[in-house]
Amino acid sequence: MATPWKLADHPRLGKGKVVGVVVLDGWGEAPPDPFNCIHVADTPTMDALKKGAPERWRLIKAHGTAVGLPTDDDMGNSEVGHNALGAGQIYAQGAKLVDLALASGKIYEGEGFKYIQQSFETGTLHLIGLLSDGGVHSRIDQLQLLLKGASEHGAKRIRVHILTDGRDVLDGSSVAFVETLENDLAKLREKGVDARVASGGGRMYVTMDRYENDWQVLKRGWDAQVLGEAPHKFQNALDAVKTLREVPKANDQYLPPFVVVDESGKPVGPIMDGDAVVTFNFRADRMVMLAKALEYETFDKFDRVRFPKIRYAGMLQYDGELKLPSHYLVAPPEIERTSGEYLAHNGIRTYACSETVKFGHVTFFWNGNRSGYFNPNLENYEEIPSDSGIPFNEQPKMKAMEVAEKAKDAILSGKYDQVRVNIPNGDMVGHTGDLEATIIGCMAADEAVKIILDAIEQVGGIFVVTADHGNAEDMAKRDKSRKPIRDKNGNVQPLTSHTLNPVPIAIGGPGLASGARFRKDLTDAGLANVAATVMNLHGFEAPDHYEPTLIEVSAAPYLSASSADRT
Ligand SMILES: O=C(O)[C@@H](CO)OP(=O)(O)O
Ligand SMILES: [Mn+2]
Ligand SMILES: [Mn+2]
Repeated sequence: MATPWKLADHPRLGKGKVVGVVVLDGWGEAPPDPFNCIHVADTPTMDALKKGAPERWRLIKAHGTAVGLPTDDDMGNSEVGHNALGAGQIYAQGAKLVDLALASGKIYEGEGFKYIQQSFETGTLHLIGLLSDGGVHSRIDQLQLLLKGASEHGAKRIRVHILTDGRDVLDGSSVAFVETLENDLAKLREKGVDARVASGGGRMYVTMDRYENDWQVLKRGWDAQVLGEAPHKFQNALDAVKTLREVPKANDQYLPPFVVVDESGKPVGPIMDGDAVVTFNFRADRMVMLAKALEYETFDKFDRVRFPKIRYAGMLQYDGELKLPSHYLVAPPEIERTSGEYLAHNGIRTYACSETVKFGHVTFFWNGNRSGYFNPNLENYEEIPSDSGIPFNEQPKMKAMEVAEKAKDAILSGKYDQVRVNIPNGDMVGHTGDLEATIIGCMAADEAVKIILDAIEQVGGIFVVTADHGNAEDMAKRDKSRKPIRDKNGNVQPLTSHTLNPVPIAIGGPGLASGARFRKDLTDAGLANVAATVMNLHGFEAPDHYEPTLIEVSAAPYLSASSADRT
C-alpha cells in the first residue's frame, strides 16, 4: 500500500506559523560544577528558557535504548540523535544491528561477505576503521569478532588499518587498544593466518573527515593504507603509537599517519589489486568520503596515484540515496517516513542550515541517512564552510553567528515554514577537552540562539530549542562517586567524549498557542518524541506510528493552568 502522506489537522493548533528548530550539538544537562562548561559559561538565553516557563522546558533522554543503541550504557551521538529527532521513531541502530549479525553468524551468510570472500584465496583482507570501544562509530569487540569470523571463513592474509580515537574514549587509551588488537593478531598468526596491523593514524587527521570538509585528511589515509606511504615508519603498531604519543601535545585524535614496514623497510600491507577491503565503522558520516575514494571509478578530490581493483564492502551501507558503498556486510536500519518527508508532502517549506562539520546532521541524519531533498521546490539546505585544518579550540566561536544570521534571514524572509539549524560549538569544542575554549563556545551558541529567537519573536513564530546529546556539560573523567579523577600532578583528566546526560527541550514564541505546554505523563520521553511535537507546532497531528508528542494544549492559557495546578 502506498504511504498515506496526508497528515490530519491538529484540533487545537493552527497552521502558518514559522517554526524555528534549533539543535544545540553536544548540549546536555548536568548538575552545576566547575567542569560543566554550560553552567560556567554565561548563557542568559538558555537560562531564561529554563527559568522563565517551567511548563515549556523539560529534559528528554538522548542516549542508550531511547535512541536505538544497544544498551543504556551507550552515550548518545549525532547520528542516532538526529535520526531520532527527524524520524520520530526509535530504530535499532547500526551498532545493534552489527551486534546481532555477528552474534547469529548471519553476517557471514550475507551478500556482502560472500562478495569479499571471493578475494580470500589469492588476495589480502584489509580492515579499516576506528580502534576503540567508544561505540559511536565502531567497537573493537566487533572488530575482534570479525577478525576471528573472517579467518574461520577463509581469510588467510589480513591487514588492519587502524585509526586511533581519543574522542569517544579518553586520550591516551589508543595504546591499550593497540595492545589488545596485537594480542588477537598474534593468536591468529599462531593459527597460521598472516594477520598484522599495516598502517594507522589519528581519526581527526587521517581518514575520518566528514561532509567533504577537508579531503587532505582522506589523502593522508589513502597514502598510508593504499600506497603504503607515510612520514612515519615502524616495525609494529604498538611502537608506532607509543613513539608518536611521546611528541609534546600529541593526541590520539591527531596522531600523524604511519605505516608498518618489514626489516627491509617495505610496507607490510598496501592495498593491491585483487584484495578485499572492509571499512568496519558502522556509522556513516565519517566513512562516506573513504567509501567514495574506494568505490568511485571517476574521482577528482585528490590524486589517488593508484586505484586498486578491489572488492570493497562497508560494515553498513553508509548512504541509502547514493547506495554507497554498493556492497555491505549488514543492512542499515531502514529509517523511513521521516518527519521531513511527511512535512514536504504536506506543503511545509523548509530551510536547514549548519556549518560544514554539522551540515549533514540537520539534513542527511535528520532525514534518516538520506542525502538530497524530498522536494526541491519546498526545501533549501544551506552550508556555511567550516574552518578546516584546525582543532576547534583555536576558533571556539566557530560559525555560530553566521549560521544564526542565515537562520534569521530565512525566518524574516517569509519564504519558509520551518527553519532548522544545528549549532555545533558545545560538541565540537567539547571534544577538544579544552575547558576555556568550550566555555567560549557555549557562550557563542547561546548568542546564536538569541539571534534566532529574536527573529522568531519578530515574525510571531514558534521556537523549539533542543540538543542531540550531551558533551560540554561534563568535561571531566569521574570516579564512581562522580568526583573528577586527578593525576599525580593534580590535573583532572579531560573528558572529550559525549555523555549519558539528558538534554533540554524548550518551546515558545508568540505564535505558540497560549494553552500549549509539555505533558506531564511522558516522564521517559526522548529525542524521538520531538518529531511529533514539531508536526503539531506546524498544525498537524503526527502519524500513529510516531513516538507521542511532548505537548498538550489546554483550553485555558497555560500560565493560568499552572497557577491552577499550584492551588
Ligand atoms: O565527531 C564525531 O564523529 C562524533 C564523536 O565521535 O561526534 P558527533 O556524534 O557529535 O558528530
Ligand atoms: Mn552531536
Ligand atoms: Mn560529538
